[in-house]
Amino acid sequence: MAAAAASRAVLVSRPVTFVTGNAKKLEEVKSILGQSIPFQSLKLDLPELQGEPEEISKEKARLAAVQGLPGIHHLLCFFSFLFIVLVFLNDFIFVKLLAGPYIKWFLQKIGHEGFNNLLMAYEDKSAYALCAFSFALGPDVEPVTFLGKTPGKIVPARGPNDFGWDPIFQPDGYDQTYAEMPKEEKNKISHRSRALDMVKSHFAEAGYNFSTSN
Ligand SMILES: O=c1[nH]c(=O)c2ncn([C@@H]3O[C@H](COP(=O)(O)OP(=O)(O)OP(=O)(O)O)[C@@H](O)[C@H]3O)c2[nH]1
Ligand SMILES: [Mg+2]
Repeated sequence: MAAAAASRAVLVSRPVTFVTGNAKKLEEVKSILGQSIPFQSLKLDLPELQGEPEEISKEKARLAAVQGLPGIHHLLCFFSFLFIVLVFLNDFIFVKLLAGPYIKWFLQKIGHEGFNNLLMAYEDKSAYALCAFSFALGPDVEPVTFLGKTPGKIVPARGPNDFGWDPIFQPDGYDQTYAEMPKEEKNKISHRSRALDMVKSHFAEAGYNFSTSN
C-alpha cells in the first residue's frame, strides 16, 4: 500500500495560489486548511463571467492559469455565492430566483434589509450557500471544480456585520445566523469548509506532496 501511494506521489515545489481579493474569505480558508495544503494568496482582478457557478469558477481558474503568473504554476481560484432557491411544491420546480453569482452586487445595491424585503412576498425563504473552488494545475490542464453547499434560510439580519451576507443566512438545524456563530462553528459546517474537504481529499488522492520553502 505504502509503495503504491509513494509511486503515485507528485512532488510539488510551490505553494498553491488562492486567487481572491476578499480578506474574509482568506481568513476562513486559512483557518480551515491550517497546515494541510501550503498556499499563498493573490489578489487578481479577473472577470467573473455569467453562467452557472461551476462554469464561472472554472473559467476564472483557467484565466488565472493562462495569464501565466511568473513562478506560479498551481492555482486555486476561490469563489463563493449565495443562491436563493424557492421551492414551488405544486410543480416541483426549483427556481433560482435571485442573486446567485451576483450576490455581491445585490448586497451593494439593496443591503440586508432590501434582500429581506424582496422575499417578503414568499413564505418559503429557503436558500443555500454555495462555494465553488476550481483548481488549475497549469494553463493546459482543465481545471477541476469542487462545490460545497450548506442549506438554510434567509432571515432579518442578526449578528456582526463584517462579512457579506453572513447576518442574513441561518443554516438549517441552527438558531444562529452565520454571523452570530463562533467562527470555528461556522467553519465546521460552512459551504466553504465542505468544498475545502473535497479539495483536501482530491489533493490526498492525487498524491500531491508539498515540499515548499515558504
Ligand atoms: O456573509 C458571507 N459569508 C460567506 O461565507 C461569504 N463568501 C462570500 N461572500 C460574499 O459573497 C460575494 C461573493 O462574491 P465573490 O465570490 O466574487 O467575492 P469577492 O469578489 O469579494 O472576492 P474574489 O472574487 O476576489 O474572491 C461577496 O460579496 C463576498 O463578500 C460571503 N458572505
Ligand atoms: Mg469576485
